[in-house]
Order: sequence, then structure tokens, then C-alpha cells
Amino acid sequence: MQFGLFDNEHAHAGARDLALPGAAVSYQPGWLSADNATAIATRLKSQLQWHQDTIKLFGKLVKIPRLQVWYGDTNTVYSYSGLTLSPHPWQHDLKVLRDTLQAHTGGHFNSVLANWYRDGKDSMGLHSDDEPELGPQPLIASVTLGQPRPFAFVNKQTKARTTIVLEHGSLLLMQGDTQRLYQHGINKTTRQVGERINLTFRYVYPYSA
Ligand SMILES: O=C(O)CCC(=O)C(=O)O
Ligand SMILES: [Fe+2]
Repeated sequence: MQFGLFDNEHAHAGARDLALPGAAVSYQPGWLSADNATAIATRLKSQLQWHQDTIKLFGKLVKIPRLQVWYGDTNTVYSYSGLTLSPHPWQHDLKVLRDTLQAHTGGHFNSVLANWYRDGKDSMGLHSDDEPELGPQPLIASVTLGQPRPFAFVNKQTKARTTIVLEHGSLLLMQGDTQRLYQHGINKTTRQVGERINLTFRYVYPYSA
């Protein structure tokens, strides 16, 4: 098993490593029970400080196609696409998930980016989570609630595309050289689809003021 940081084999029953050369990605459907995942999604929708950010894309201001919000320890700051996100203080469910993920993986997470895809028009373009504040080989834990949507990995060198449907209550772990070698994203779809919340727990190296 690639994920040497796991010390409790039973907790990882049902996890499988994706066949992505050079990367380290594992996928575990049903990491949360369906009922628990549904209850958490309902609370997150009403309790998080969701907003739709505007970013500069090729010199134009555009609204990003989803709602998002950043939670974390007070000394974390996250920048991407010209946006600088300061964290909101931990909401209860996010903190419980953070603590559970730390116990589950042996890794550390001091922040989480929450994304709410309201329908098939909401999406996330191909990108790598390779900002310097995440370090060279970040461990990123991605929890999905709600509508299953295809999640694409594209190999930066070969352009080979691998798609995996991230299901309700699933956990995707990315680590090692995954961000260096691959991009990932969520395409728009013209299908009628329900809403989906994704949580990516990360460790951001604290800034020194
Ligand atoms: O919604 C997802 O599954 C992916 C989210 C993502 O890639 C990110 O937040 O960086
Ligand atoms: Fe990402």
C-alpha cells in the first residue's frame, strides 16, 4: 500500500489507489455513511459563510462558477488566482471532520476550502493545488457530499485523462507528487444534476507576520 501513513488498516477498508503513474491518490467510497453525509451537507449549507468570489481571468473580472468559503486556524492565509482568502474560524462539523481526518491519515490539516456546486453549470477548471504555502508534496483530503460528479485528473506531460466519479460521503486523498504531475477539475454538465459540496482539507504553512 502506498499510503504508509495509515496505521489502522481497518479504517481504510474499501480504499483503493488510483492507477495514476507518479501520483499517490486513494479513493474511499462511503467514508461517511449516507445519512451522516446528508446531515452534514444540510448544516454546512445553512451555517457556512458562502460567497461567490470574483476573479480576474485574462484581464476580465468574472464570477467563479460556484460558491466557496475558507475555514481554518487564524494564522493561515491562502492565495490563488489573485484572490487572498482569510479563514473563518472553524465551524463545528468542519472541525470534527478535520479531527477525524487527522486521526485517519496521521496527517495535519489546519484549513479547509469548501465549494458548493449548485447545479451542472457550476464547475472548477483544471488546476493543481501547488501554491507555495501548501509545500511541495501536500496531503489534501477531499470529502464529497451530495451529487456525484466526475472528477478528472490530467497528466501534465502526457495529457492522459483519468476520470473518477466522487460519490456522496466519499474521501479522496491526494499526496506525494500528485499536484506536481497532474491537474484536476470538475467539468460543467448539461445534465440535470443536484447540488454538491466538496471539502478539501489542507495544511497551509503559517505565514510569519
Ligand atoms: O470539488 C472538488 O472535488 C475539487 C475541489 C478542488 O479541486 C479544490 O478545492 O481545489
Ligand atoms: Fe484542487
